[in-house]
Amino acid sequence: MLTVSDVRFPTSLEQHGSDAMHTDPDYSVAYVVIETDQGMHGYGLTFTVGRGTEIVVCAVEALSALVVGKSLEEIVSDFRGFYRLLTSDGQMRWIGPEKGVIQLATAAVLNAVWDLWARSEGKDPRKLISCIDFRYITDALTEQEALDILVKAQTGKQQRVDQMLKEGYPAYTTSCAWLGYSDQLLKQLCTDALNDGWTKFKVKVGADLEDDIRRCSLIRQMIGPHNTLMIDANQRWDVGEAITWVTRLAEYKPLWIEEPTSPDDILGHAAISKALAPLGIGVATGEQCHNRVMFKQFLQASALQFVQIDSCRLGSVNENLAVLLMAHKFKVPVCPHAGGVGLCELVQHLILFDYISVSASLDNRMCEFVDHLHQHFRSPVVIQNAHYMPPKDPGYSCEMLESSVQTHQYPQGQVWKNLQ
Ligand SMILES: C[C@H](O)[C@@H](O)CC(=O)C(=O)O
Ligand SMILES: [Mg+2]
Repeated sequence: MLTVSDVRFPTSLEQHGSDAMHTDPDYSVAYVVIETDQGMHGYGLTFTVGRGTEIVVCAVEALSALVVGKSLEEIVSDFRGFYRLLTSDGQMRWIGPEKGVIQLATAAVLNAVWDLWARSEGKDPRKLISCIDFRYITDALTEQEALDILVKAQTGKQQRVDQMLKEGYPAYTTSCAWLGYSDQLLKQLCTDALNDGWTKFKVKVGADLEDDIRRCSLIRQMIGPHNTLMIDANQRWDVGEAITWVTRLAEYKPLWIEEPTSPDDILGHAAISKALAPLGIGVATGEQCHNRVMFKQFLQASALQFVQIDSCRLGSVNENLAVLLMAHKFKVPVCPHAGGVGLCELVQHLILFDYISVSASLDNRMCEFVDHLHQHFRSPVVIQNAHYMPPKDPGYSCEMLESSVQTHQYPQGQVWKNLQ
């Protein structure tokens, strides 16, 4: 059985999550629960920002016919085939393929399958490789190359596991500087974050240059010259505009400009990367990069210097594995997008896997953290001294509290009724 719910949180009331393009996000999810005949449960979700979640729910319902009636064994014994079944259905692929609403729905369903599977057994390199659909990427990464990467990374694996259990994976925070926050709130949150041990900060930019100059100057003064600053424009600019605007912000020494322009403009990102390289500013993108084929081209075109995988935008673990392996081959660090609802919970698994089993490196790598809505999860992320501590409970960590799902269901949950 598969059920899907439209669950929304009214974050726009306090401007949490706001940026230059998404000025009033209500952080939301299409939340999927799969129940097997044996009574086991798998939980999955995909992140949205409010209106339109009902369309993703509808897409999940359309895909559910391809899942219901199959056993977990049947699915995972040919996971690549199952991935293709979902992404290449002869009729539904027309409304993608492998992009947009249907890919978000695929992620929600497959995240639930991975959650179910993760609770039951360990996975060796060959088995993991057999989950990846290499169609459209073999010109950049072959199946054999992918396997070689995983086999090579077996060396030193236990030390990295021990290191992660002790220290955790380095994180940065986006919580201090959403675009709709006042300077006073920004200062307060930044002071708190510094006291809590944060050293890496992301600031939203892109709506008004004078505001950006003031906010970046403020935050750079507060964090000092040695802490790390990143800026995020959420696709606001044209290519030339991005170069001019970011050049004006260069004195605040951002490590990267994130999503400077349309997420589909690979050559535009390449031009921005080239122009900003002499200033020591890289280009980061990926939270709206809809599939492995796009990432392949970004990498081939040297159009990004930081790969931002997203646990719900790509086709779940299957497609994220493909991107982690390609990024490793192209020697580009992965710094995942997180935050939203449940993205931190999900992506911590992927980035720990990247360090332990793929890249074996922490150079220029960190995972985003946003301090909202974790209280709605059964196994929320644990952050210690600005590091993600490895999750201890089995599964993919996105089971929500039943009470949270009930009260936040849209539009009938109590939270929404109270707001009418
Ligand atoms: C609308 C979201 O909050 C977006 O601004 C998140 C984002 O760009 C990020 O976390 O990075
Ligand atoms: Mg972003």
